[in-house]
Amino acid sequence: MRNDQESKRVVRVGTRGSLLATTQAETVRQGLIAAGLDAELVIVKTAGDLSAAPVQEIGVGVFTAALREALTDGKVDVAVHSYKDLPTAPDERFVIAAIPPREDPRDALVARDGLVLGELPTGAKVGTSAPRRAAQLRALGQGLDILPLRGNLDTRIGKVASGELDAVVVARAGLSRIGRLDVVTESLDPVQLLPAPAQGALAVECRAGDTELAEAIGTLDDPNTRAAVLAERGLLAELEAGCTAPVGAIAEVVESIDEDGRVFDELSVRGCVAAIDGSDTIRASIVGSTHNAEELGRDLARELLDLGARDLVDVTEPAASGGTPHV
Ligand SMILES: NCc1[nH]cc(CCC(=O)O)c1CC(=O)O
Repeated sequence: MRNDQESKRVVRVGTRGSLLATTQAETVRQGLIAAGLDAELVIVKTAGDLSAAPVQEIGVGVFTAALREALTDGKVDVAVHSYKDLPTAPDERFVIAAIPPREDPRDALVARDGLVLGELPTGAKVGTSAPRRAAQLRALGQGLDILPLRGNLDTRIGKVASGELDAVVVARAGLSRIGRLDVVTESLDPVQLLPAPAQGALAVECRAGDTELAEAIGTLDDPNTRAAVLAERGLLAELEAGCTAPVGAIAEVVESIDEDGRVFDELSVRGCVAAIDGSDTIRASIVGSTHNAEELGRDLARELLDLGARDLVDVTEPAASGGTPHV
């Protein structure tokens, strides 16, 4: 694509090819255009798109590594990731120049006959591949039969329509972005099912040296989302060092009132670590300043470790490219 003004740079926005990914990337492209830039989408195939194996087997970063490679190679200028798919280890080659306002981070139940979670009978077949979801669903003690599930969102919800499964659990944000909230029979309360750290949020990345572009992308940043995501990811990073069991987390900016009646913002964080067989779930929460979000998340993680998270054993196989994906 060429612009009439020869000098105007066309920013290439890299994305995976799924409907979910391109829809997400398109919102970023529109945001960049609103910020006065010219931008086009570039589809990048990732290992996660080429393989139908469980994410635990193909490893952390399957959805994001190829996008990051395209960024380093100069094939794209911006990479739009689902934040929760990014490995927690910082990568100095890139900056997350914007974390746009997040979607509702909750998990969603898509069940036959309009059923909600509590109405699913013993032995109901529920599809999900995320160890985090499986562990928390088992912990409910309803006797649900948790079965593996992969593929794009359409494929997954199709298994309920076809009668193969009684229900599936997926990220509500994903359904929202592809315009399929109509199939949701219940948005699951975090008290029952804590979402993945950073679920529903995007990471808009560019090369670390691309300062001008980073500044332009920065106009898409939402400080409250950034604070929440940094806390959730701080919690995850700290837990990864000390335990291998699945992790759920949600952080929210809440209004508080000080002694003089002044209203101020605080960050409320809830987290859990769950045994994959559903035998135990450790939960804790913390409230603190929005200005030190990552450290607040790490504090909560240390509390979870002290409460016994260290001893919860994850029975899933270690991933090929390192670590258990907490998605
Ligand atoms: N694990 C894959 C993945 N990565 C991001 C989303 C959905 C969108 C989001 O959470 O931001 C999904 C699908 C899902 O978990 O159901």
